[in-house]
Amino acid sequence: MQLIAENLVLERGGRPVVSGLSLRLDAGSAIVLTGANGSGKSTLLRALAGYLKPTAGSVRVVGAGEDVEPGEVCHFVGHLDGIKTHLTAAENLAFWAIYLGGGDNVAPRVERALAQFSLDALADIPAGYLSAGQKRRLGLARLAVAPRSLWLLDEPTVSLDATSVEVLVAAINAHLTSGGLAVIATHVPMALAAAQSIRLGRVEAAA
Ligand SMILES: Nc1ncnc2c1ncn2[C@@H]1O[C@H](COP(=O)(O)OP(=O)(O)OP(=O)(O)O)[C@@H](O)[C@H]1O
Repeated sequence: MQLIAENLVLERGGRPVVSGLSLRLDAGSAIVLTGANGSGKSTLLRALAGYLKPTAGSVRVVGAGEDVEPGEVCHFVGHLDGIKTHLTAAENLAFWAIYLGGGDNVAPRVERALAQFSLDALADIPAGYLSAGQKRRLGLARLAVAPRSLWLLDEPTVSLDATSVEVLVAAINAHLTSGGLAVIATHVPMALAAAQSIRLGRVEAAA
């Protein structure tokens, strides 16, 4: 599968944020997005997921089947982690497992994700009681409950301790090794196996 964006122009609140950006991502590789606060990293990720309509240009996936949209093959893990605070960690993962990957073998998928992100001991605690880093791990654990080719991760290391960053990097590298794709916005260096880098800059509005 490939992710291809061509001549993207993205606006927020009527102002240009990304102007004329093109990228191509092949199976087994990643793009790391860097740039100052407000340079458009989250905006670009949202456009790649299909959550934000480009003012101009296009985003498409190739090789995933006819008429498949990026949103159908991606995991998007952003700042708003989508955690339901009244559900336990395990119940949150069970919801994502079904919503993102269908209803087969939900319990083992949830168990595997809990184990991978060291959440086993927290499985039955309402997610609202989890610490910031534990919530972030729970948000990231959705990557493990349903196989999806394209991971779009917005500052995924925020609130994580060093061990958890290592777990995340290992998960991303394993995903790439198995032919997955990832686009990751980050302010900190990550030891990724196969990554190109795109630095976003400020776009000046036309006078
Ligand atoms: N809904 C919105 N309405 C108006 N402006 C917005 C909206 N969302 C984002 N912006 C603006 O778009 C610009 C890009 O924001 P974006 O969140 O993509 O930046 P970023 O590079 O991800 O920043 P950070 O590193 O701080 O997370 C910012 O100037 C921001 O204020």
